[in-house]
Amino acid sequence: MIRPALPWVAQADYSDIRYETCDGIAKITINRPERRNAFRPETVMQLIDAFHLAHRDNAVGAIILTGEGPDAFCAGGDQKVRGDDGGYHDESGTPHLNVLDLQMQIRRLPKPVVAMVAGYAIGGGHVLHLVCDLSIAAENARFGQTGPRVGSFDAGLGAGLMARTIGMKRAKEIWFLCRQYDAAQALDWGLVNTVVPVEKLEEETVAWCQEMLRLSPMALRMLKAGFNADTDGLAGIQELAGNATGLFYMTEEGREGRDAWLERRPPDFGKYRKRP
Ligand SMILES: CC(C)(COP(=O)(O)OP(=O)(O)OC[C@H]1O[C@@H](n2cnc3c(N)ncnc32)[C@H](O)[C@@H]1OP(=O)(O)O)[C@@H](O)C(=O)NCCC(=O)NCCSC(=O)CCC(=O)c1ccccc1C(=O)O
Repeated sequence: MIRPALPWVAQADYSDIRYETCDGIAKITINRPERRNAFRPETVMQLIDAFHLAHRDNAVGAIILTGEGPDAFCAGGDQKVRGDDGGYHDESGTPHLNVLDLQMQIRRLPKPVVAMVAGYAIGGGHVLHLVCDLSIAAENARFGQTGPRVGSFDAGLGAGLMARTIGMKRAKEIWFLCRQYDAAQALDWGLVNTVVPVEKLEEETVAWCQEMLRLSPMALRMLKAGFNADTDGLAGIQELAGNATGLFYMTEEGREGRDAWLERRPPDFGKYRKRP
C-alpha cells in the first residue's frame, strides 16, 4: 500500500486521471489500474490539461506524476485501442500519437516534475518517467522498454534522452533487448534518484518536493531550462532565453526601454553599467 502523505484536494473531474493539490504540490495520477495505467488518447489529453492547470497555478511549485496503485506507474500506450491507421483510437475512432506533446510539455514546464514510480514503468510509461526531472522509485518498481517486441519504438526522447541519462550502451541494451530492470539496477544506472519501500513512496516524494519548495523558484526554473536546452535544440534555447527575457523585464534597465517608448522620449541606457 502506498500511504498518502498529504490531505490532497481534488481540483478537477477527469475520467482517466486525478488532479489534486496540497500545500504547493500538485499530484497527477493516471487512474487506469485495470490496464496497469496504460494511456489511451483521452488519458493523454487529460494529462496535458492537468499539467496545464499545474503550470498556470501560482500556488503550485512542484508536480508529482504517478500511477494509481502499487502495481504500475504506467504500462505505456494502451495496445487494446491501437488501430491499424497510425495511432491509438479515441472514443470517436480518431487515431492519435499524442504522448510526444505530453513529453515536451513536461520538459518545458518551468516547475520541477517528479515521477513517483511503484510497479511497472514500461514502454511509453518508462519514457514518461524518463522525461520527468526526478524519479523516486518504490522497491517493487520495474523498468523497461517493449517497443521492438510489440511493434513500436520511441526514437526521439525515448532513445536520445535515455542515452544522455544513462549512457549509450545501456540505452541501447534497454531498447534492443526489451528486458526488465528492478529498482536497484535502475538506481545503479542513474535512471532513478532514490529507492524506498513502497509504503513510504509518497512520503519520500512529498519530502523531496517540499525541499524544492523551500528553494528559489526562479533558480530552479532557470536550471531546468538549462539542463534541457541542448537536448531540445533551438526550442530548448528558446525556453531558456524566454526566462532570461522575463528576468530582464524585471530590471530597471529593461523597464527604461518600455518607459521611454511610453513617454515618447529617447531611452537613456547610458546610466547602466557595461558589466564585465
Ligand atoms: C506491464 C506488464 C509487464 C504487467 O504485467 P502483469 O502485472 O502480469 O499484468 P498483466 O496481466 O499483463 O496486465 C494487467 C491488465 O492490464 C492490461 N494491460 C497491461 N498493459 C497494457 C497496455 N499497454 N495496453 C493495454 N492493456 C494493458 C492487461 O491486458 C491486463 O488486462 P486484461 O483485462 O487481463 O487483459 C504487462 O502488462 C505488459 O507487458 N504490458 C504491455 C506493456 C507494453 O508493451 N506497452 C506498450 C509499449 S509501446 C508504447 O507504449 C507506445 C508509446 C507511444 O505511445 C508512442 C511511442 C512513440 C511515438 C509516439 C507514441 C504515442 O504518442 O503514442
